[in-house]
Amino acid sequence: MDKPDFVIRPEEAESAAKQLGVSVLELLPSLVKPAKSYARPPISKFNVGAVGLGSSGRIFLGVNVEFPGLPLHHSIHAEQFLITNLTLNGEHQLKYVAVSSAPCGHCRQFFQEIRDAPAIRILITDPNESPDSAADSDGFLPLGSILPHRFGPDDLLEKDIPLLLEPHDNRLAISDLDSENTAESELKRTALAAANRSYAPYSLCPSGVSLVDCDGKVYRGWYMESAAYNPSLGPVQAALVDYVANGGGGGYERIVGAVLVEKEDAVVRQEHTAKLLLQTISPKCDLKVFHCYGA
Ligand SMILES: O=c1ccn([C@H]2C[C@H](O)[C@@H](CO)O2)c(=O)[nH]1
Ligand SMILES: [Zn+2]
Repeated sequence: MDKPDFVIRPEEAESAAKQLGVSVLELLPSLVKPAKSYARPPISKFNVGAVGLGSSGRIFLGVNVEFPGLPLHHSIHAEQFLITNLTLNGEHQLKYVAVSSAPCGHCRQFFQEIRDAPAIRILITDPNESPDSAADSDGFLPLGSILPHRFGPDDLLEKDIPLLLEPHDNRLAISDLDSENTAESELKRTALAAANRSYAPYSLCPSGVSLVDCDGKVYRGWYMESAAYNPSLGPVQAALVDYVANGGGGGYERIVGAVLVEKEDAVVRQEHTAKLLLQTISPKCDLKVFHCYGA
């Protein structure tokens, strides 16, 4: 793999598995090492790769991303990258994950936002991991066995609220956006569309970000919350997942413009953190903030 491919189509997955004489499930751990090579951990130098199989048959990659000059909590874990990659690509369910090292508590918690999370099956490829009696013969263990007594959406939400990977529309709008036609309005529309897919059932403060690089290519991401609050992932981080996955491997200084859309009266606001993160990784990037309202 020379050009990183963070989403593998079912046909490609099947043909790669056939070539190696393995099943698609057995292909997952073989993709962990190449995934690791796309990680961006300049602080820890500890590369993490996570490879997930969705119910559509597509395979998704995730890597860890660290940002020098900022507190560590801005980092993106490989598992969070993977989940963001799933949601950006409209995947509705995650079935299996192979990951290079044991998922930390924060990631085990973040997985809880997916419907039936305890049934997601995890394979830890680290050779230093000792075999687990909860594992099936294929080596995968249920997430529920490594996070028992979970705290999650069930503790805070009604049962019929769509969870992280489930389709939903926040029905947000910005006045007069339909009639606007400038270079910036495309970025605004993209950020609004992202905010409409944001998963913020706990604070009800959805937000979305669009980024544009020096070639005019646009990226987007949306805010995703965790029932446990702290593992939530900000909209700039989510858009950076799109950039790392689809930006051709370039540096962040190539990001020259950004738009954040959030509610004016939001109790949870992204503006200041978004500014801080973008200014640190791409000092020349211009961030504009627009407020939306519920339709
Ligand atoms: O579950 C985990 C644990 C750690 N890391 C990353 C975060 C940081 O970049 C580096 C060191 O903790 O490894 C992950 O990606 N997933
Ligand atoms: Zn983690």
